[in-house]
Amino acid sequence: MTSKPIRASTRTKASAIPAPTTRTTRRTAKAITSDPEPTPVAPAPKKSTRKPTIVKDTVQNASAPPSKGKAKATTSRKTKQAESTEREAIMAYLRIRPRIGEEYQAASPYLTPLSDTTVNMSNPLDPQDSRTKYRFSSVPPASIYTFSHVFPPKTNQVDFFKKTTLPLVQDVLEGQNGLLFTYGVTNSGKTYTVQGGKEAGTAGILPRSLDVIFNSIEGLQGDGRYRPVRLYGIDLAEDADFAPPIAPEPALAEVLGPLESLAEPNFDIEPTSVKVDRNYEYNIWISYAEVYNEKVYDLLASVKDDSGIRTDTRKAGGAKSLLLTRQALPLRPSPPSDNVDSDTPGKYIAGLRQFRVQSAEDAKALIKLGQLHRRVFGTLANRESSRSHGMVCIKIVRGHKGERDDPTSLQISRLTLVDLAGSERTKHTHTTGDRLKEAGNINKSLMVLGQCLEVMRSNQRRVAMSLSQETKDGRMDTRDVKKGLAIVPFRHSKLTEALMDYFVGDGRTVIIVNVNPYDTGYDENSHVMKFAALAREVFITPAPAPVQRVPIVGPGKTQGNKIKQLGPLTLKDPEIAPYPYSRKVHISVGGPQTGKAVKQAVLEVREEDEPPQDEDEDDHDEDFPINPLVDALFDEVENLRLQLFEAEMRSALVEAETREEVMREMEERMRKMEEMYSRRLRSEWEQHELKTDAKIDMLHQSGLFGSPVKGGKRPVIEDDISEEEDVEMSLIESGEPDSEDEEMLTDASDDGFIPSNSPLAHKARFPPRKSSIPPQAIIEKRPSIPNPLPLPSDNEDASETETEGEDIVSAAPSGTTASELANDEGSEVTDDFEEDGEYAELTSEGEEWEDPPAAKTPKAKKKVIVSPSLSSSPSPQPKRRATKSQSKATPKTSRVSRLAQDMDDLRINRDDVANSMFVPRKKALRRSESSVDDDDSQDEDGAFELPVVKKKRQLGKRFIANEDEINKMAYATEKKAARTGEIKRQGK
Ligand SMILES: Nc1ncnc2c1ncn2[C@@H]1O[C@H](COP(=O)(O)OP(=O)(O)OP(=O)(O)O)[C@@H](O)[C@H]1O
Repeated sequence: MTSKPIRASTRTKASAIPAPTTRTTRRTAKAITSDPEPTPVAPAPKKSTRKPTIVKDTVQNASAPPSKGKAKATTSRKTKQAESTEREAIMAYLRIRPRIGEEYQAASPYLTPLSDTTVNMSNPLDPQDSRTKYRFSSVPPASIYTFSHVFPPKTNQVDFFKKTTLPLVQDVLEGQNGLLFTYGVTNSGKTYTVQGGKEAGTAGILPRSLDVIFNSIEGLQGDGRYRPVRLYGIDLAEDADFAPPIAPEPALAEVLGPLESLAEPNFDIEPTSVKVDRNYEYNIWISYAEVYNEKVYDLLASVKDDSGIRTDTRKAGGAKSLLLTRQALPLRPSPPSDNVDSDTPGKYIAGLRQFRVQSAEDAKALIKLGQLHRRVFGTLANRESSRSHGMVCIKIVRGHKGERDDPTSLQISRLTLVDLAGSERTKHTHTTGDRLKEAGNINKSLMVLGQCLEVMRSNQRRVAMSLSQETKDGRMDTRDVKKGLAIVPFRHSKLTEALMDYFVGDGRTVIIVNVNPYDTGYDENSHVMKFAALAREVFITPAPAPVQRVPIVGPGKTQGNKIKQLGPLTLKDPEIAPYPYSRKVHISVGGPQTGKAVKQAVLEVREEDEPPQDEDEDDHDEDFPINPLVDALFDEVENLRLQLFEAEMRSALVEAETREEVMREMEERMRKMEEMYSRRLRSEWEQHELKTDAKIDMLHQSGLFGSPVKGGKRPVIEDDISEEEDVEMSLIESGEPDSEDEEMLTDASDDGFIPSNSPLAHKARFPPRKSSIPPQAIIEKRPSIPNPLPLPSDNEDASETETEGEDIVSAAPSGTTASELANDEGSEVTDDFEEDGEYAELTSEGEEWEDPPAAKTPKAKKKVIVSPSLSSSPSPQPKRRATKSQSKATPKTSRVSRLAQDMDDLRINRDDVANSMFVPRKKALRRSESSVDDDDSQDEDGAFELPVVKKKRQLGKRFIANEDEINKMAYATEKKAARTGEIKRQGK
């Protein structure tokens, strides 16, 4: 065990901490005003055996009285520290990426900035839109999110840097720690934000930060005698710390040379500088690590090939093959001896190399090398996307000029910039194998990060609530509350484990949320926004970086605290790394597209596990003991959670695919149903046609139509029968036939019908029929027209045919009353005509039709205009021309009999009928009227126009035959009847 440092020594050094600047205080005050929670007032924390990591940021407060156990000497420092370390919310900035090039041309962005701090996110609801393909139903259609600031797409890199990162740079130069990380889905602009683009003026926040730091400390750089180690430790520098690997190993360069150029021109140099305390000397150290597949690697370690370049003869074209090995680095708890005044249970990456840089150019070159290594090891196989979390840490070691030789006066502050891997889900990328594992680990670390924030928030709320309650009750003991706080699961991901000290109050934290509002993953971006919203509700208590005060006893050693450097990172020790993870990356550059010769290489990457901890190595995690069982359970929970997550993703994918399949099947079935209905209706229509033909035939056969005229010449034939206007026998929908209806009829017969109950009925070109309405007949009486020609009657023929026809309503044979006919036909005689004195309705049951009540509307009735000449025949029957008032005066009981009487009056002489013409109703009426007005009703031959006989058949609400067809039928029937009559006559 390491001996504990003497705490009393802290008193004198505390004065070295700079007072917080006005700017910092202002920002803190602002953050406090926006804090919805009451500020907790609590005593200083006491060390517990297993300390919840939330303790510090929840209970530390300016008004907290010092605990009994603390040395009195620390009071002044604590108080001073507390003054500047009030709680403040994590800052969350939103950066909206602009649309680049031709991508998503048709799409509109789903993010609309409403103000400087709010943004509206609305779900693109168009189901045809590919962006909604994987939309989760749980995602709200529209939400408003609030950020510390919203940066619209046109924000340039300079403005963005100044508003988000420059304050952190100033903090770090003043001795405070800062963390900034970019969060977002793939292709949302994270790397662009951190590192920048290739054009001039597009340098990201990282190179700009380096510029500002070096601009600010110009002339104030120290000699770099001491180097930072671990989180807060100091050690004597070694020569190697000044000789960073500035280029890849020759072997690697040969393979990667064409791919990466480290000598890219440095377009942008940020001219800004901030004010620093000029009594200090500053030394800048840089490290670059990545978390890949839940392991931490050093990106600045020398990458050495184990076998040299060799030509792999198995590969076509003799591709070069290179085996690279690297070893994962462990995370170790920061020893309390490094930082006696801090309770922060932070962890450091053991073995991570740090290099001292003396200019911004050197620093940028180092970063570029790290980026190259990052690509080599993590992302070459997937050039499109960063698959690891990159962490650049800039450490500033500053010491007072007057205490150059006293390492205990040194203060270390850190600025860590993290470029997180894309948070896309595996279901989007359909990844498998290594990629699936990679994606799973990325998601795991991001999920744990979210969980940590969530737990911190709920812990803070609990503490705040209980404190406000206890303040009311007059008690000030939060021990019970603290015991009940949930443990923040930092240790369940390497990412959160490496950054945990920031979240528990070791510096300010800034989250930059990058969103591409044209991206296909609306739901993903929605999760990202929720993450940011959650982060804004977490409060941290940033503390100034502590001052190093442990005496150094020699290089690599401090008093009682051995610093152990790991061996070379390429070390292959089967005992240490029995199961190295290995993968191959095929690199191919050049080709016809680039106009360069094709170069191929196979890069084999071997990743070895972390070295086990030495037995004699101190475990400084005593403040944060690990119960193996609890830890195993945590891991198990995490594993299960990950599995659940993956399963959910898979099931979401399957669901989306199944939905698509079902949709396709449904569409196919609908199409078939449509065809079937169409066929069925067509055949129904044909059957009705046949039946109608048969009825007309029957009429003719019975002699009611087209029978030979007794005594020779037919009395009236108005025009040629083929003239369309003169003959109409059509099927109508509502008793008001017009040309439109006829057109529809033609269309319908051409295209087939779509039934009303078909789901595609709305696609029909005409409205579907509402119900099956049986044919109904209306006998409409027209004004009588005096017919000078006596029409002979043939009662014998009529009585012969009386029982033959089924639907003979318009032409009741003489001698048969209408009521009899109605009875014969199973018909029902209504007295509707009494209402207006114009109509007598005879509703007959159709052969195949049920008679629904709704069908009894006058509109749906078949009207047959009976020749008025019949009523004006020389028959002694009284003329049927009742007025409304007269009709109403008639007792109801006599209506039926009167109707029967009327029918007798209207009895159709079959010769009359045979000589009748079918003419359009309106035209006939016009002619009839004109014939009444003047005596021109006689045609050239001296024949009078016959009154109109108009029969209209109805099938539901549709036409099922066109006028031509009816004409043809009528014509054929008449011809046939005429022939039959002649034959009969000849027979006689
Ligand atoms: N604000 C911006 N202005 C112009 N171009 C941008 C902007 N943000 C991003 N881009 C461009 O968008 C593309 C994707 O950006 P970038 O590589 O930074 O995404 P990413 O989120 O880091 O992706 P990944 O997680 O896969 O690494 C790049 O071509 C980048 O240059």
